[in-house]
Amino acid sequence: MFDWQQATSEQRSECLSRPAVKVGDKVKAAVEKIIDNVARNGDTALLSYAEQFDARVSPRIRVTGTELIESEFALAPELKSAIDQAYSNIKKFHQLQLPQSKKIETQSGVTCELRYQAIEAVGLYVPGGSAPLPSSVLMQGVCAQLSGAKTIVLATPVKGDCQIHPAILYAAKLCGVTDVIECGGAGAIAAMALGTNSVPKVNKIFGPGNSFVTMAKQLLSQSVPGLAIDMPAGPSEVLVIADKGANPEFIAADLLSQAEHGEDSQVILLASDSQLIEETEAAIERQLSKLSRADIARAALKNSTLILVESIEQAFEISAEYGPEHLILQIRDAERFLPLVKNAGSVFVGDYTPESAGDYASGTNHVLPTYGYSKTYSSLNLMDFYKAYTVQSITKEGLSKLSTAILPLAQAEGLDAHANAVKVRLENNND
Ligand SMILES: NC(=O)c1ccc[n+]([C@@H]2O[C@H](COP(=O)([O-])OP(=O)(O)OC[C@H]3O[C@@H](n4cnc5c(N)ncnc54)[C@H](O)[C@@H]3O)[C@@H](O)[C@H]2O)c1
Ligand SMILES: N[C@H](CO)Cc1c[nH]c[nH+]1
Ligand SMILES: [Zn+2]
Repeated sequence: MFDWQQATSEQRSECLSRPAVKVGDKVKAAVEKIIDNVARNGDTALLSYAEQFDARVSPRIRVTGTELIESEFALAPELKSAIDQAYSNIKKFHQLQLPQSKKIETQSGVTCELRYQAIEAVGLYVPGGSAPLPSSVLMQGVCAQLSGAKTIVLATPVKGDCQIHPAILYAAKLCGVTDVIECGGAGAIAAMALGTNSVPKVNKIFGPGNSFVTMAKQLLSQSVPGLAIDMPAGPSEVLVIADKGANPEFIAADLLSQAEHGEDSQVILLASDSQLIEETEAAIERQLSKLSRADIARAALKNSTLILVESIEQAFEISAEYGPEHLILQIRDAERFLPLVKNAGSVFVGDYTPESAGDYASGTNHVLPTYGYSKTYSSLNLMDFYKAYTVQSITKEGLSKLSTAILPLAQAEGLDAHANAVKVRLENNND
């Protein structure tokens, strides 16, 4: 147990530091090499990384259309209907976000409009290093489909001699994915950013991934003209704020649900009651022993801390400073505390709202900013698949009235040609 009140400021920042950030420079050097190789050798580089990092026995790049169509028949009926149920809820929530153009006459004869255009070609990354994640296909695929993107490329790694999981393919088919690429990591991101013989070049790359994937997205968005990315969505994080009345079994289960993602996941508890922390520690041990991914979760717990705070209000201040990907509030009358949430990718309110609900099926998106980027980035939403642009139209009378603002401003800026573009029109008597 870490006692916040007793700790020095160095101890406080060390206990909230993220493991993935500490190895940043090494990852950057490795990713730069991979990007360079894909830029020079395209598909050949991709295939060699599939062998090197994913131990692919006979690597290939593209999945065939027939495999996509037939995926449904390779799925157990309960898994197929689970995907259908999740797809329906995610679609309902994201349909709500469909953008609507807005138009206003700012002054007589001057009309301004905000319109939205879908991004034409999008690349969706679905992590697969340690587990296939069909839920991540739905989270991104539903948005791409609703936006009407023409090209939807999905890249995911496959390990060893396994087949790509039919649940990934079925989810991709539901979402209208146009190209499925069976490669992962920084190589796959570079392929979608730059294009290769087998991988279409896209305008924007989405999706979570490990440190290599996240670094590749960041580096490529800085070097490839016109390429955008959604956000830095790296190793999973959860922060739970709990009061005396919380159930330690629920807290332990929520912490372990994210610890099992990867060794670099980070899970944090801020609780105002020391007995609750002790009971949670015991519950973690009990639950860990029954988990199939106990080793991964145990490693992640080494980066994680159970923190005793003075008050729930202090917990919210610490949480805002950390900026978690997920914030779970196991507090009595938890809604009341929502105004104290300053930075969080997604918030789960009350004892019966586990993060797993949002990870899979409630409807919200699970692609979320990590590394503290919830201070500035949003949860993935439909708007990320559009760009907004403005349109204006002005009548001659409108321009005349507007000239009292344009002309003095152009003069003050010393830009005569700007002023002239107004004057020639107002002086024109030919219509
Ligand atoms: N933030 C979110 O919204 C969100 C959602 C789902 C998952 N996640 C996170 O995504 C991550 C998924 O990671 P993963 O590893 O399971 O899958 P991944 O698909 O992101 O990474 C696997 C790939 O990493 C590359 N790689 C592995 N070792 C490498 C090395 N030494 N050098 C260069 N490249 C290497 C390989 O190309 C491999 O295919 C987890 O950390 C999980 O917590 C985040
Ligand atoms: N918790 C992950 C985001 O950090 C998303 C996920 C996918 N599958 C299960 N969980
Ligand atoms: Zn999860």
